[in-house]
Amino acid sequence: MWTVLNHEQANSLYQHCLKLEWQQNQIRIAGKTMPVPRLECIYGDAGCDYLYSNSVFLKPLTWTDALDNLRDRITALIGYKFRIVIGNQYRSAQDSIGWHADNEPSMGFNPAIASISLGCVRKFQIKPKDGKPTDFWLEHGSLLVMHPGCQSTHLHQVPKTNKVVSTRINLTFRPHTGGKR
Ligand SMILES: O=C(O)CCC(=O)C(=O)O
Ligand SMILES: [Fe+2]
Repeated sequence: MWTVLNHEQANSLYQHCLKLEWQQNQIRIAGKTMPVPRLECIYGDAGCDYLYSNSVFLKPLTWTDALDNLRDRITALIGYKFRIVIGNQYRSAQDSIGWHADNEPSMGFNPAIASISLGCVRKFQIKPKDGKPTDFWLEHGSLLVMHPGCQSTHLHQVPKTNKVVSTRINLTFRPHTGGKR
């Protein structure tokens, strides 16, 4: 994990991201429908629809200039190419994402995922499927890269917290087997 945006760049990207088209999606788990515990948005190349947990369908909106430029910048830094970005907005300490791997077939085999964090610092945990978690504190303007293979061996989460927190926005840049580019 490293800082790729200076404070000013991170602030202006955060302000941009607050204005994205955030949605409150519903997820079906064990036959029950409930609100996803965070807001989500998706931008990407045409045709790169995304379905996760067999229940949440995300249809990408056209890239904003800021998100498209950030995609190019990350690719220049780490070499991986991306076709979609999924935004998560954690409004409060109760917003979270549970243990999971990002292994939807639409991303192809062994995806590389690049994750930019903005706003309030939250704890991100990663663990081998049968091992102990390692904690990372994802700071404003930081980039975390999950390299190919990570999603088949490890799980990750952003747990709910008892700390007082304000809004955090996370952007995960992902590959996709459909669409153009
Ligand atoms: O918010 C984060 O740092 C992680 C988000 C995540 O794991 C996901 O969107 O799949
Ligand atoms: Fe994830």
